[in-house]
Amino acid sequence: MPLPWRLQDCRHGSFKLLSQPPRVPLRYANTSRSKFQSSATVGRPQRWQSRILWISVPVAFFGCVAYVKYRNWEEPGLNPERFIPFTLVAKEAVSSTSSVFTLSPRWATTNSQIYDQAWKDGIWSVQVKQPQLQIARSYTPLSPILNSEQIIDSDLRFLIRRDPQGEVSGYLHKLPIGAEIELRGPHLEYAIPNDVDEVVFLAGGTGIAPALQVVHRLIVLSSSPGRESPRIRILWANRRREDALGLPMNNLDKPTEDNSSTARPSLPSLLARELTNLQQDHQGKLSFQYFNDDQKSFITEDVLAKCFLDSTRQAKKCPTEGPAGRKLILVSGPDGFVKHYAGPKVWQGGVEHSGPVGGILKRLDLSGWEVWKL
Ligand SMILES: Cc1cc2nc3c(=O)[nH]c(=O)nc-3n(C[C@H](O)[C@H](O)[C@H](O)COP(=O)(O)OP(=O)(O)OC[C@H]3O[C@@H](n4cnc5c(N)ncnc54)[C@H](O)[C@@H]3O)c2cc1C
Repeated sequence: MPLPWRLQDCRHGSFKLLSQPPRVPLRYANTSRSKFQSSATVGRPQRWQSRILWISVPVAFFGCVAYVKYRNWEEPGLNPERFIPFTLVAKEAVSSTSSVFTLSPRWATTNSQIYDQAWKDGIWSVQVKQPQLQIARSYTPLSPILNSEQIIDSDLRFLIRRDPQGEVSGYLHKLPIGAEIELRGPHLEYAIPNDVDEVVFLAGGTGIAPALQVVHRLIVLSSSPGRESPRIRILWANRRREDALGLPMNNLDKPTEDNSSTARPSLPSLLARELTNLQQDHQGKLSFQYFNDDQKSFITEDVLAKCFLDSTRQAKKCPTEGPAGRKLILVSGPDGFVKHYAGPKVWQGGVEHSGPVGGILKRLDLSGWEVWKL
């Protein structure tokens, strides 16, 4: 049946309605209609279906390959150049001002190779971003807990002190579990040499974290094959006794008016138990001494002189086999702490350097010892 009207192309690109279809001889019209009907209704759908199938299979395959590649590209591990998202999975208060933060990478990337290299290289840190202010601060990963099922090797732990006015530490302490925290690193702060015989580490407050990295690198991972583990003495000073994570004090411990139950955590923190275990596992190689301002116990010049005298006696009593290795004094803590014991760090070309030895260490006879300020 003929259509009542049809569209026909006009010269100026518009269309006009026609009341009659254009005249086509019936013979051709019938022939073309019958051809069109047969291919459109019977043959063409089948051909198109098989074509779609043949096209969609390889497209889906290459799409999957591209997706996997894209995911790998999008999920790099910890990176010194750009910030990578982690999730805050645990936060344990270890004193009224400090907590141990456990961060897990948000992407399922394994960072173990990056961490392994950083642990082998020496003392390292990462930067944490405060996204609202777009500023970053450095924090020192705590050494991994060995043989622990709680800690996954891709997690990082930090001991972070909340500075009352601090922009980043204050921000971090307010974050809830599950929050995103962006990290950039690792950044090598000090390359630990392989030929170390002895380390004296003066740590102030959270400066204990790099001290534990030294223990991990030189004793737990061992310095170098065939070389005896070095002796490490850590002298750890805190403002308050409670900052020492509930650890049992050494012979410098003295009773004070501030020995209230609130000033002393009732249970030692996980970190405190780790320190105790480390000391027990490496007796004779590793020792800790704790000092607290609020108990009037300080790392005095006399304490240091005695420490170095003990070291000389010990070295004479049990000399290490083979060529003598290095003797290191590492100082880490707030600027005032570092300055008091070893003199101030210096800025050169926009970078902070250890600088010449000053402070108490300069007054002691320390020939044969290298001093590094962190
Ligand atoms: C290599 C490295 C590793 C570190 N590792 C750790 C670690 O493991 N754990 C840890 O807790 N810390 C660590 N720190 C310290 C840490 O990076 C931060 O410096 C610390 O957390 C304070 O940062 P913040 O942003 O909270 O404080 P900021 O906002 O930087 O403030 C610091 C202090 O300066 C004062 N201040 C700020 N601006 C001014 C101003 N304009 N005038 C006067 N005073 C001002 C504030 O009141 C505050 O008391 C490390 C530092 C370095 C360099």
